Amino acid sequence: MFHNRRVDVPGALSETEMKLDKHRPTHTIEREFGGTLGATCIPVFLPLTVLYLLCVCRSPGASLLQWPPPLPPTAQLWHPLAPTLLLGWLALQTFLYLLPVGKVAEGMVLRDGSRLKYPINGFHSFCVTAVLMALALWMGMPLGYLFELLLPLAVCTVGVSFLLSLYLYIRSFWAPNNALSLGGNTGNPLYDFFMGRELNPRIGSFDLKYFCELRPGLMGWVVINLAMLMKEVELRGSPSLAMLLVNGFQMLYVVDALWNEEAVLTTMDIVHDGFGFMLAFGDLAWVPFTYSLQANFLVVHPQSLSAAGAAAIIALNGVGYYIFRRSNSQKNQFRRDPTHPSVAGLETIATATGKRLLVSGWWGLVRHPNYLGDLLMATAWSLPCGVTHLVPYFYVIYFTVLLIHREARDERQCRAKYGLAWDTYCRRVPYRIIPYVY
Ligand SMILES: NC(=O)C1=CN([C@@H]2O[C@H](COP(=O)(O)OP(=O)(O)OC[C@H]3O[C@@H](n4cnc5c(N)ncnc54)[C@H](OP(=O)(O)O)[C@@H]3O)[C@@H](O)[C@H]2O)C=CC1
Ligand SMILES: CC(C)=CCC[C@@H](C)[C@H]1CC=C2C3=C(CC[C@@]21C)[C@@]1(C)CC[C@H](O)C(C)(C)[C@@H]1CC3
Repeated sequence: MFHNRRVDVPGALSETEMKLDKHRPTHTIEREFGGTLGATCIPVFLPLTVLYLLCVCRSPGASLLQWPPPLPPTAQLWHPLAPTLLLGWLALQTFLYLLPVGKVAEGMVLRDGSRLKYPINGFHSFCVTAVLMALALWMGMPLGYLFELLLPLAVCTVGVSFLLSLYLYIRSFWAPNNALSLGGNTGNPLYDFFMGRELNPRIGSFDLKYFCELRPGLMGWVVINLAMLMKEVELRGSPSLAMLLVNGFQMLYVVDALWNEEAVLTTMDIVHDGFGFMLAFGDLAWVPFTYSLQANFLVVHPQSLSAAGAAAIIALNGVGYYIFRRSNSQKNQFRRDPTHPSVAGLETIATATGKRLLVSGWWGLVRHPNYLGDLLMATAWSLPCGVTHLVPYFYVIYFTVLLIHREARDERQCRAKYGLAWDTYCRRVPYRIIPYVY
């Protein structure tokens, strides 16, 4: 159903270059994320961080500096229901992904000049999942029990991420050179396992990276949040305002991502990064279990929130969302069709690749206006949890580090792609994320 199409696009390789590229060894020299040492330590350290955060967040003190750390007895790490629920969830999302509903979009032009096709039915999948959840709740499914199952579920998800990454690493040796990513092919097995050798691994038309990026983990995050809300209802009779805000804000973020699913095809993860442990674990385990920490925290540490406080937090989330959505849509529209009336009037600079860079509108304010909006939202998601504990702010801290690092990676890639034109852009728009600050 989803086949590639060759198009003539500036920057794509010519027929002869393509033939050469197919056989050229694609060994990467540059290493990111601390090189081999980082790639060896991160797959050990991050899964342990997920389990540690889940334990800290529901411990009475909820302190990140607690010593000894609140480690659970090993029996609490396993429950026979956990693998069944996880596999059932993955099977449901796979089934919904494969349903022939919604439109089919083309991804960015690949090195060989082809474009892959992707189903745009994430929002449909979300709606069907929501109806199924509502039915299950109506029939008396004890969703709040997920609170008890969270640790074993996280353990199983980490296991699945490792297995998936191993499968991706092994199968990449059968992939042609022009299907390999430019970042994860150093020849060092640990580094390549971490970064991902293949750019767009597919089983038939089923795109593994695209599926994982937006579906099981992102929707799983919403389900976990809802389960925390149900647990609160079980414990206290009704959901708190703080819990409703956290659920509402984060659900808006996920629904927005699915509604604008096509835009994900232009992100660094899909266009540039290989599919290895970093993204497999990030998408499947890190996102649902650490992004839901605020709701998890509120179950054990209820917070009272004044109407004025809630209004201020809603306003902050609204401003953040507005900046995030408008700037992402502006760039996406410009990249898809620069002649579209909504972007045609914007000032741009030409680059040697034939692509232009926006220097007015949102992208003339700072070089990453979308990161600014995202960070404002992140703050609004933590504030309902009060200011007495650090653990609900884990997301804000991690996300700031991730975005600063991501900005630096993107900057390097853009300088390599656009050369002098990028330097001109940086002079015209000197601030990266926060106007006049950074
Ligand atoms: N919640 C989460 O955990 C995470 C959320 N995000 C969010 O995902 C979204 C996407 O982020 P990300 O993929 O990092 O990067 P961006 O969407 O910011 O994309 C960067 C790319 O945009 C293009 N670009 C940069 N400047 C310009 C310009 N002036 N004019 C036109 N094109 C330009 C370049 O690609 P090219 O020129 O090749 O088109 C560049 O490589 C963001 O909103 C971010 O906040 C990201 C990571 C994690
Ligand atoms: C610590 C660790 C292993 C990090 C891996 C990073 C990933 C968790 C993130 C990399 C880029 C992401 C994006 C989203 C979620 C987090 C990851 C996978 C995203 C899907 C969230 C929703 C947004 O609207 C988005 C679609 C723009 C976004 C894309 C990038």
